[in-house]
Formats: sequence, C-alpha cells, structure tokens
Amino acid sequence: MILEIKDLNVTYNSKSDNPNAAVRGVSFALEENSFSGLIGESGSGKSTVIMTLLGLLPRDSAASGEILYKGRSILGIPEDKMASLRQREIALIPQGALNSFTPVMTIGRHLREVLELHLGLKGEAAERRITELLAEVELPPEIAARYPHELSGGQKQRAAIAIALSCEPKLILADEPTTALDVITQAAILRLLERLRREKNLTILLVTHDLPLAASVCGELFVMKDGKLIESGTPRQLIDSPREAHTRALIAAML
Ligand SMILES: Nc1ncnc2c1ncn2[C@@H]1O[C@H](COP(=O)(O)OP(=O)(O)OP(=O)(O)O)[C@@H](O)[C@H]1O
Repeated sequence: MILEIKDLNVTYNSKSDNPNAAVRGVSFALEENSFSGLIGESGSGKSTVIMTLLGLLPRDSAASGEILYKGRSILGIPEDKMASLRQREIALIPQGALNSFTPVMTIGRHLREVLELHLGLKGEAAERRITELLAEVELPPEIAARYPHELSGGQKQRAAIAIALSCEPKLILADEPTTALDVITQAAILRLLERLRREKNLTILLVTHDLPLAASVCGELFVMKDGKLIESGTPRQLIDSPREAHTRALIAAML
C-alpha cells in the first residue's frame, strides 16, 4: 500500500462553539499504481480528506487518526517535512485548476517558476524539461508561449497536469479534474491520466461527485456521505450490488 488512512477524523473550527466534524472515522488504503476514486456529493468531506493528506488544513481545525504514506506516519508532521513531501511525492491537481492560472503569465513561465522554485532548474535545463512535460500531457511545445486565455479548457487542464507532474510525484490527488469540461474532453483527460499512471507508475486518487465518470476509469471506488465512508468496492461491485441507498442514488445518475 502506498497510502493508508486509518480512522481519520477532521473537525473544522475545533475550538469554537460550533465545530464542524467534516470527516468521521474514515479508513481506506491505496495500492501502489492503482487508480481509485473518492466519490460523494458536495460537502461529503472529500476535499477535507485530501487537504488533510497534504497537511493543508486551516489552523483552527483538528485531525486525529493515522495517515501512512509508504508506511511512514505523515499526519501532523512538521510543515517543512510536509512541504517537501508535497513537492516530491504527493501532487495535487486542484479543484478549479482551469481558473488557477495567473492571466498575465504564459504557461511556460508558470512551469519555469515551479521548476526553479522546487527543483532549482533554470535556463536550458528548464526549457528542455518544459518541452518534455508538455509532451507528456500531449501538448505541443508552442503552448509554452501562450497565455491561459489562449488555451481551451482541455488544454488548460493538461497544463495543470503538467504542473502536477513537474516534480515527478508518486501519488496524484486529482480534485474534480474534469468538471466544467465537455464529455469528450473529460474522457480524453481521464485517458491521459490513465496512460500517465501506467507509464510513470503513478498512483492516482480521483476525487469527484460523478460516480459514472469515476467508474469508467477507476479500479476501486470509495463512497463518502456526511463525512463517513459508507461503501467501497470495484465499480462492478458497486453497480451490481450497492449496499447503501445513497450509492444506489449516485448510480441512478448512470441510467
Ligand atoms: N475551511 C473550512 N472551514 C470550515 N468548514 C469547512 C472548510 N472547508 C470545508 N468545510 C466544511 O466541511 C464539510 C466538508 O466539505 P468538503 O469541502 O470536504 O466536501 P467535498 O465533498 O469536497 O465537497 P465539494 O465536492 O463541494 O468540494 C462541509 O460541511 C464544508 O462546509
């Protein structure tokens, strides 16, 4: 297992009069090189799980339980250690990546800044790596000279994936990476992630409210509701014999 989450509890505003227990007793594990889906409606706690994994919870929140990355406990480790893990091991494709580019910076400059900041790459070496990264996400090298508004939604999402890949992570957390894209582009982005998983030996956790979408690419699905993990299994198991009414409702969207 590359990642094991055991009995995770996360509470926002933990010291206030109205704490919000956003994640309650969640346990699941990811096998190395797997493509899994964390599914649930809006507010079910999916983003909270991944923000906890990345050590990016707000200060006034409290988390308990255990998170093991490659067997090492990472919940609550010091920020400098977590920051290096975020750069080198676990990468996030953030929700709303399509809008996360600075409008006045070309895609090449975005990539250049990330490569210099995290890897100390500059000049020719950085330019070579940018061309390589763009090719990995099936974008032509000319894209580097373009501004975000000069890219289609699908191209922007590919550029966001290139940024996530820049430090050669092992685990990718993809938070709603295809929302706001048309279905054909959605499918192309998922195919790209799947190819990258195979070729680069990545582990991918797809976070989405869209069970049919996740079922089309994931080997295993974890279904959350109201902060709890209510069901897990292969897409076939969940579709053929869902145990929970909520899972059935999510599946109904497929028909
Ligand atoms: N920074 C925060 N401070 C306080 N409460 C928060 C914060 N972020 C999320 N919450 C609350 O935690 C609960 C879970 O939210 P979360 O964003 O994890 O759900 P989600 O399943 O990822 O939803 P979505 O698909 O809409 O992103 C919700 O009740 C939400 O209002």
